[in-house]
Amino acid sequence: MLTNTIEQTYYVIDFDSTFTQVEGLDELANIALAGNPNREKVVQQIRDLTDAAMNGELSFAEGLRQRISLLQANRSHVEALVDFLRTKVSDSFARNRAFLRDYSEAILIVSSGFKEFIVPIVTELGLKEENVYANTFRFDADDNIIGVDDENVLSQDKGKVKLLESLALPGDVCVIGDGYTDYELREAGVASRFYAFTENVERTKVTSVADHVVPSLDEFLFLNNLPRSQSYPKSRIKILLLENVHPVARQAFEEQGFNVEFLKGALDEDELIEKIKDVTILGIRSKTNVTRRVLENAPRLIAIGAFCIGTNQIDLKAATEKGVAVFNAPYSNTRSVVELAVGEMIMLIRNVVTKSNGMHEGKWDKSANNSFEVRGKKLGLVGYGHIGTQLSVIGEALGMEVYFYDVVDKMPIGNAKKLKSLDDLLRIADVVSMHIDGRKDNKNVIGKREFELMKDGVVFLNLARGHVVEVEALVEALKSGKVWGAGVDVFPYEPKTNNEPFESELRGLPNVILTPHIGGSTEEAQEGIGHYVPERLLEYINNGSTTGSVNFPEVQLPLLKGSHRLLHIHKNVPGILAKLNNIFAKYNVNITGQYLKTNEQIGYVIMDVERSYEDGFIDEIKNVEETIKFRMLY
Ligand SMILES: NC(=O)C1=CN([C@@H]2O[C@H](COP(=O)(O)OP(=O)(O)OC[C@H]3O[C@@H](n4cnc5c(N)ncnc54)[C@H](O)[C@@H]3O)[C@@H](O)[C@H]2O)C=CC1
Ligand SMILES: O=C(O)C(=O)COP(=O)(O)O
Repeated sequence: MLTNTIEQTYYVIDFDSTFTQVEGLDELANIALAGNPNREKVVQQIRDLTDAAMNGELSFAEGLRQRISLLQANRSHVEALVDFLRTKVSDSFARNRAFLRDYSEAILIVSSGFKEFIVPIVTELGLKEENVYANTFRFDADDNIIGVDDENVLSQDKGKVKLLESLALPGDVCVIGDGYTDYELREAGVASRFYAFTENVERTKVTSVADHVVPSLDEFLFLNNLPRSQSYPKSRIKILLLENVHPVARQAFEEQGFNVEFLKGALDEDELIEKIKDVTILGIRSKTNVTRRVLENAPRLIAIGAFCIGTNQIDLKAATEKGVAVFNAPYSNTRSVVELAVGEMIMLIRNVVTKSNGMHEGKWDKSANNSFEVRGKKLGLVGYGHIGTQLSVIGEALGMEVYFYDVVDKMPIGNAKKLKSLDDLLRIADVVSMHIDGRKDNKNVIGKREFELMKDGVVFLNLARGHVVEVEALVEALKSGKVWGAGVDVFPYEPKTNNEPFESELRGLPNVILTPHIGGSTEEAQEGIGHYVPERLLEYINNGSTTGSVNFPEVQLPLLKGSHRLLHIHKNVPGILAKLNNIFAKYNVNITGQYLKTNEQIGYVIMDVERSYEDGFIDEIKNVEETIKFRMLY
């Protein structure tokens, strides 16, 4: 029983779908009815009753009795339920154990669920058994559940209100819950504030009457200035994921409590400007252009994740100037591009595309004319980076002679031969395959002149970027027979979504394989990227590390323990570190770790400091003239 008589705040917390992610009774039915052919039907009936009661549409007491009679559960099922609930504690409750433990005197679990499964769960997280107010089951001699303790007010209508009235808590009471019965405490005047908790379920009928809607316990703790595991609640940090990135990416952010918006398509510049105003992290693939204008309208943006290899769609210079770190997935789809290139090369050189198209029109053309093996042919790779080198290895394994040209001096793999110029490569290759990046200077690297240099009947592949090849010149070369066949995956303009039609002069030409920019679109690659990029972004958000960033100085930082970490991004001009150190000296702040890395445009200083410092210290750091962005983690 509560003995505290000093005026204080009490936190009344609901259990089902608030403390845990699920409804205990629904899950108990699931367990008890395992193997029963009617399980799904009965569990659904129970869920409907729970929902109706939580929405205030059904008398609570009546709903509870109906649910118990449908359950057919016994004591061993309750034990199995407790094991299951241990894995279903709401993420934000699990993260804030310290608050639960340190405020355990003031926290009451008030639930119309059952003590038999609530007490073991909440006491393991530091709460007090005597502060759990809930129903209890009635069991028969064989341990079957046959009912509830009818004397308990919580088994009755308005039970929570009656209970709180009887407790007459000597202080302010605020309620956190997901159900209408939690709101009723506020309505009845036994609580002063009601926080609708939406981490697990969101009921409009409940959120519409709440004083505050809190997507996590972190948000509640933040609003009430209580001790918490997150300096700034992640539910307030908006992450915008575009272009249908793999669902594991969304999950990675949601598990940590971030507020994620997920869109299937890309956005154009104006649409993105509208959306990005309150976005902290942006996730894109190859189709969303992040221009300087977009970045100028993104005051809260700290990082961009390109869920692909290419980053030419992002104005990297502007991003760096604005202190926005950019990450990509430099090799997660390399193999997928290579496999598609190999497949296309074989199909084209073997004349399969023409034959297959003919067959669809009823033409049987069994002949070896113009069908060749790739073995012994010369494969010319333009660009010898991750993709070029992989294709080099596989080309050689197929018995091809591999040649490459790269603007950077690259070590040949296996027997591949490095050529001094693009022209040399174009003159020698039977198959020319483009694997250069999409930087602006690479516009029209292959045009009329370059096609003319190629061998007659060459096979040409572009799975790099649309603008590196002049499409009109390719069309002309295909029509004249200079190019025998082509595989094209990328285009100067690509539809933003699958609903937009594809327009190109390449449509309808024979022996041309057209694919909708799917070089990297395999389940394996997308899932790999979906894990890889969020890991980099989360390391940056949570710890400040910039490993793998394409535009920031790379720093791998130790995990933050017990100190405050100040992250200061500034223009790279001489003397900033000295200015910062002067401020530390002035305020007598003890530095426990300091790291500085610079690139041409910016400096990135990370300072771990002891947690006690005077007001004004942080403001002075932020106000250093050359500051671009400042963040603090603890
Ligand atoms: N079709 C698709 O779905 C995909 C397309 N890509 C494209 O493929 C490109 C290459 O990818 P990675 O090999 O991973 O990149 P990478 O950066 O490892 O390799 C690119 C290579 O091209 C070289 N290079 C750049 N400009 C050149 C030029 N004008 N002439 C000769 N060499 C030049 C670079 O020095 C570098 O060695 C990406 O940038 C991306 O645009 C990547 C993945 C999927
Ligand atoms: O990885 C790249 O650079 C690609 O071109 C693949 O882009 P996507 O993720 O398919 O939009």
